[in-house]
Amino acid sequence: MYLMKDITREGNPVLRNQTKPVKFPLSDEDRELGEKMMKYLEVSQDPELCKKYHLRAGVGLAAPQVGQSKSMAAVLTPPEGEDQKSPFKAIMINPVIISNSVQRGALTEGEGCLSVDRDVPGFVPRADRITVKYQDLEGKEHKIRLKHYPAIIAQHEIDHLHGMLFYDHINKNDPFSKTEDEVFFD
Ligand SMILES: O=C(O)C[C@@H](Cc1ccccc1)[C@H](O)SCc1ccccc1
Ligand code: NI
Repeated sequence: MYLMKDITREGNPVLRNQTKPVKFPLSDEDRELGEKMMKYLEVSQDPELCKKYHLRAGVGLAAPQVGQSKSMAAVLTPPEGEDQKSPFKAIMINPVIISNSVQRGALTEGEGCLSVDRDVPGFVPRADRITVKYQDLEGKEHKIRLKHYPAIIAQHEIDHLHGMLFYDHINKNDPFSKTEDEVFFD
């Protein structure tokens, strides 16, 4: 099971590399990688286990964050909140965003990252709705539409697969700048 010591932190070049596509049929190593990343999210969202293993709660984890420069990420939206309607749980292999809404969105409290041990204040403008294509552990193709919070998480994780970190998107001159067509939500 991954612990915080296994999470790569900013400064480690693996976080800035473009990841390589994952081949199918999955090797045992790649299957285990996906399962372990999802396991981290599940354990980190259980208050007892999170404390017991000294984890930082996470709703997403990308392979570069555990030192693997492979195109794979796990997403697990927390059960509470308005996501109740559309909880999203997926190990996304070779994910590609195939369409973005013009409408932009951002979390009012900004974003954080398990690989960034500091607060970086500012809005992280992203597409409010996206269509993502990815393969699951069996290699089956999925094409899903995400909006609001799950869309933010998926974009944050897919960014990791392209060597991007959330603060790359923050406006340097005015971190909290709002343009008229953006929606902000908690
Ligand atoms: O570092 C990661 O990729 C995991 C991030 C993903 C994320 C952060 C902010 C906004 C969208 C996605 C962690 O989930 S940061 C910790 C966290 C935990 C619960 C809710 C929000 C953020
Ligand atoms: Ni991150």
